[in-house]
Amino acid sequence: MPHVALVGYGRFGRALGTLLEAVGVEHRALDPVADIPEPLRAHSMPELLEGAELVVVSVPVPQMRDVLKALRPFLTPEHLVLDVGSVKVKPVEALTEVLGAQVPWVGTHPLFGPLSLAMAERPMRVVLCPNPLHPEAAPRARRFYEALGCEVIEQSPEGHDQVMARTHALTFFVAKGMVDSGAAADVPFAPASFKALSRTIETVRADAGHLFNAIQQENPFATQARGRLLAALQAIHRDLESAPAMKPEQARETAGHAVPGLEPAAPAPREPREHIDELDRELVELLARREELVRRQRRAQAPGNEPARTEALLAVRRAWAREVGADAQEVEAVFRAVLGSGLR
Ligand SMILES: O=C(O)C(=O)C[C@]1(C(=O)O)C=C[C@@H](O)C=C1
Repeated sequence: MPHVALVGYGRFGRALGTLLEAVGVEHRALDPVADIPEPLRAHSMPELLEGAELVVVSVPVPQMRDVLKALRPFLTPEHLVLDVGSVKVKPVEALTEVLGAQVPWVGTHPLFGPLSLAMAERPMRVVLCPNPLHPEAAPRARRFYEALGCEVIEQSPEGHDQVMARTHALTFFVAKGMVDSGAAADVPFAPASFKALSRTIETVRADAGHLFNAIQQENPFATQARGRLLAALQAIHRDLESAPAMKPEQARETAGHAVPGLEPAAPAPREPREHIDELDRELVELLARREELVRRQRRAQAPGNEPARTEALLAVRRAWAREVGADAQEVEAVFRAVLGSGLR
């Protein structure tokens, strides 16, 4: 595996460093402000780039052009430069302008971040935008990401940003609207439908602001996507305001009909068997994530008193089982099997 130079050691740079370490890829990092552990720290650009094959630029999107300009004098045609920004049109413009045909580069967007990496969420997907100036760069970047365990999707920068405008930008927009309007603050309970949004709300709250700004301001398609969403929300709001209140007998007649302004798209109810399959699939995915987290824990900490630790762990799981009304002995047996298998 190539030696990797990380330019920028913020939230994403640090998380990528952990991933590189997990697969044994040698790396070094340079960042004027972040705290970098001494063995990984480079003190200058020449030191950072010495022996590096891959240069990963992990800085806020608005700083990309200036950082590339500062790096440019030290780069050679043997390097491969990747950016990891959440948008692609503007970073690719900066890469074209500053590195051009002289230094190989490719725009990439890992669709995961520190939160999902810390939880060992899978799959890890990366969008890669091949460019005609360096046709050999995309296959090299693909090999790098695949060696880290990522699935790679190829897209044009415009295609990427259009999809992100309708997904990433709108999700963050709605979540921030809920935070700023106080809608999501300190609620004592919430329905299942809200839980899907709550993770994004947490990401928006934890964000230093530059991720939100990059997703919204640096994506040329985001303004239009937000405008469309706002217009649709206003139309739904107007319909709801102007619809006459229903009498109980009308409510029965219209049950299953469209709510004003909404498409009737209720999914057909599914058989319990299908739900069981889905749950089992999730269990398998959770076991894979558990295995990965245990591996990380082992690397970080030498094994202590294993039998005592196992008994304490099982006692906690039995208590959890009782809390949710499951059979504590059955649950213990499952965990004994997990702990006794290779999945631990
Ligand atoms: O998982 C995380 O920690 C993230 O920061 C998540 C997240 C996202 O919004 O899903 C944030 C920005 C990246 O471009 C991709 C992933």
